[in-house]
Amino acid sequence: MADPAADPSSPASPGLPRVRAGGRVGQVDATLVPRFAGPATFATLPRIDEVSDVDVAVVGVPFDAGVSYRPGARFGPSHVRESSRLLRPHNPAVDVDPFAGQQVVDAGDLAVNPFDIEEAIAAIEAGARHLLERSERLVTIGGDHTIALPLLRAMHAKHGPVAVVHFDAHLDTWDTYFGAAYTHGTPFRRASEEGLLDRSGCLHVGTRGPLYSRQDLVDDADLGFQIVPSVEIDDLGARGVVERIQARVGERPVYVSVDIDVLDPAFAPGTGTPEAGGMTSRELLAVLRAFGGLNLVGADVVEVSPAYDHAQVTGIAASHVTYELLSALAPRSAT
Ligand SMILES: N=C(N)NCCCC(=O)O
Ligand SMILES: [Zn+2]
Ligand SMILES: [Zn+2]
Repeated sequence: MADPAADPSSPASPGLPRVRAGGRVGQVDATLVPRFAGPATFATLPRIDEVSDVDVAVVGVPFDAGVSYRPGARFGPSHVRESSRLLRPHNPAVDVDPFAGQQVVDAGDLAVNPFDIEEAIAAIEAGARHLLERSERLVTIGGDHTIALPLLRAMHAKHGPVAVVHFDAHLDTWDTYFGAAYTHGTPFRRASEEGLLDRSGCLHVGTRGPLYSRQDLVDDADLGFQIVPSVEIDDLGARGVVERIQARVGERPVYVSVDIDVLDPAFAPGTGTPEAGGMTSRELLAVLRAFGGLNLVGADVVEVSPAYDHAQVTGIAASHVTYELLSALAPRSAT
């Protein structure tokens, strides 16, 4: 099938020159079109309807009805996209061109009900399953952490139980809030109860801050999680954290969930439930750069709340996290 993005006269591609490498349609060429012009897709990549074959779809889920404190993560997808305009085609840290060895596209946003959490969860699962029919891999930009549950349901439908590497200040294995079972503090408890997780392969990285009680940790371990708490990261360093992750997940299919509040509020102020004492963005990016060696099946980056952001600090961190995840998904040989 002819590639509509290859035809500058196509209405789907009104003459924008794009980087083309490895047979893939890449970013709008920022040497020819100012990067502050052009489409507001992630990294100015083509939309899903502009290409015929897709390997990885970046999709937004603008949903924040599950939050327990500051709202606003519904604006996360557009903010992260807007903060991703400066990303360039080559990632020297891992020597990968993430948009050349695989066709990466922006699949837009899933339009889900902002008033009915259970209906939204069902729609997110259906939307993810639908996209997975076209795209082997999904990288989702949230949205609050509630969305990880339907995304894990879709992953499970395709891959069976997955190992979860969960970067977060919070456990998110709590039970209910105000009697509500589906919130941003509960997705991994629900996922574990539903059998979506490989309980022998999950871990949290970067957790910190006060809990409700000591029992939270007992429950969390029973649900299948090991923990690399934030306080251990100074001693372990990025390399030690990676070793802990590799030892836990092995060859299993791995889903990576990055709550941007894993970063210290100094590096990610724009989030709903900030906790002092978190990772630096340099540490998080360094850990993610080892993920090319894992069997990654999908990922999300959640909890960016732009109203609390300043100078796109959080948006830029989230866009670089997404870029490293896309680099980790890229086939190494094609670079
Ligand atoms: N998933 C995030 N970001 N936060 C969960 C916090 C749950 C609580 O209010 O205890
Ligand atoms: Zn969190
Ligand atoms: Zn979370």
